[in-house]
Amino acid sequence: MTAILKLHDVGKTFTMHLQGGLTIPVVSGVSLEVAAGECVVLGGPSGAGKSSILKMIYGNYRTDRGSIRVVAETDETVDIASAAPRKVLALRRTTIGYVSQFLRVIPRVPALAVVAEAATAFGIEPSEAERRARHLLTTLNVPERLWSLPPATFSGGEQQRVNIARGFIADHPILLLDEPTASLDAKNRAAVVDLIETKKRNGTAIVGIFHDDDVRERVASRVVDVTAFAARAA
Ligand SMILES: Nc1ncnc2c1ncn2[C@@H]1O[C@H](COP(=O)(O)OP(=O)(O)OP(=O)(O)O)[C@@H](O)[C@H]1O
Repeated sequence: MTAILKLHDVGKTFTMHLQGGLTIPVVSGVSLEVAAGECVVLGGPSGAGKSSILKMIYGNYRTDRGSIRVVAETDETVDIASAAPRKVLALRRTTIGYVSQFLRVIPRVPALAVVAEAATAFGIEPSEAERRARHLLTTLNVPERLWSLPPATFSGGEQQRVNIARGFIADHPILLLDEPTASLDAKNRAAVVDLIETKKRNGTAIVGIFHDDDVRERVASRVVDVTAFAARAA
């Protein structure tokens, strides 16, 4: 299988400008490949650098060294580590989806529209986007009485399920999952596992962080231990 995401010799050090330029080396020499239909799970203890790697792939954190090559929808290969911000934004629209741990709540927008908007932004017709949003909210057990309300007052778990529906509604070839099941009960964790399995069957390349051992075992094609890439202070 051809990799659609390829990290080569990636390194990251944070520089704390307000702390006299203190440097915090996080990872170095990160090399990994993810093919269509694979779910690569990043493992390792808290602080090892798992989220930082995901954020570099999404272009949220600047990469200090190495390359992060993505085969875009147009079949061109883009190196996120060196791409212009405009290019990174285009890739997020067409190629890379991201589910963070928390929903960024938009005031006054109802849950159904919050979810459907992620599909229309991807280019899906509004009627199909609404159909998918209804289906996902049902699958994730978000009660229909909540769909017309803005998620600001929802419980943590309800907000997270709206967030997951938003992240899974489009058909990005690459999906990044940062602890999507952290605040969910067993029934909803199982629903998310099913959604991940469907994405894998449809050929999505997934990189995820899961603290729940059971979820990790069920979805992982491979686990990559991030401690192998621990960076040392210079
Ligand atoms: N924006 C930032 N500025 C400074 N340091 C940061 C920043 N983001 C992360 N770090 C540091 O980088 C290290 C790795 O953090 P990261 O969140 O990537 O770890 P993690 O393996 O995902 O941890 P956890 O499992 O607890 O979420 C930590 O020491 C953290 O303090």
